[in-house]
Amino acid sequence: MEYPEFPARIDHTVLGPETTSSDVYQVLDEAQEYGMNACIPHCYVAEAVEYAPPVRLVTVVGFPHGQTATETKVRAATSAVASGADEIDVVANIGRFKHGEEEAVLDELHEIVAAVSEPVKVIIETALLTDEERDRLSELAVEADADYLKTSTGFASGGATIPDVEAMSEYLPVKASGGIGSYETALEFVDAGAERIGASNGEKIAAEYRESAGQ
Ligand SMILES: O=C[C@H](O)COP(=O)(O)O
Repeated sequence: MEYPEFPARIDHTVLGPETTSSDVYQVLDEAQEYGMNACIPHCYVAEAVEYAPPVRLVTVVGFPHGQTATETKVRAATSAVASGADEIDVVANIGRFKHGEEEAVLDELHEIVAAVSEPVKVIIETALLTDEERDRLSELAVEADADYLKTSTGFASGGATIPDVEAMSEYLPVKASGGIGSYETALEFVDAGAERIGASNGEKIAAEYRESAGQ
């Protein structure tokens, strides 16, 4: 299937612990060139707004393990939005979820969603979940009024899979992420139901899309 403006689905990402402002400026340049969004560390959001005002900015909260305290996640989300973030990707507390503390997980997600008016994507780290856990955590994200589900941080043992995206897209719009390295693969995930793609290889994906579209 053809998807016009495919690059607008891509959150071109740089999130490693060694990320510098130069790395962020390069991602912003590439995002602006191809019409992608940029997913960058929280500390660089304000600089990014100054450097590339047109680029839609995504940042992460509780990343990559999801085990910062709830009040810290809430404060980080509100702070990131105040600095200029347009979307928040928050990692759910997977440890609490696996321990059966569903009310705590739900309350935390709901508090974060309620604290900002910008879209919130809940990262559930599918590589760490059974299919049943994936579906139940997706349900909790729906109950928390989240806007999207996101498969992976890119920092776990595995990333997005087609069956995960197909299942998760029954609950909420999905951002597929983690190990997506080509337009061909990104297209497979969009065909499977993903609304968005998160990738460190965003520029490569967007360039391959342009080539395939004869642009
Ligand atoms: O969306 C965020 C992920 O970190 C991207 O994963 P990746 O680095 O495997 O492309």
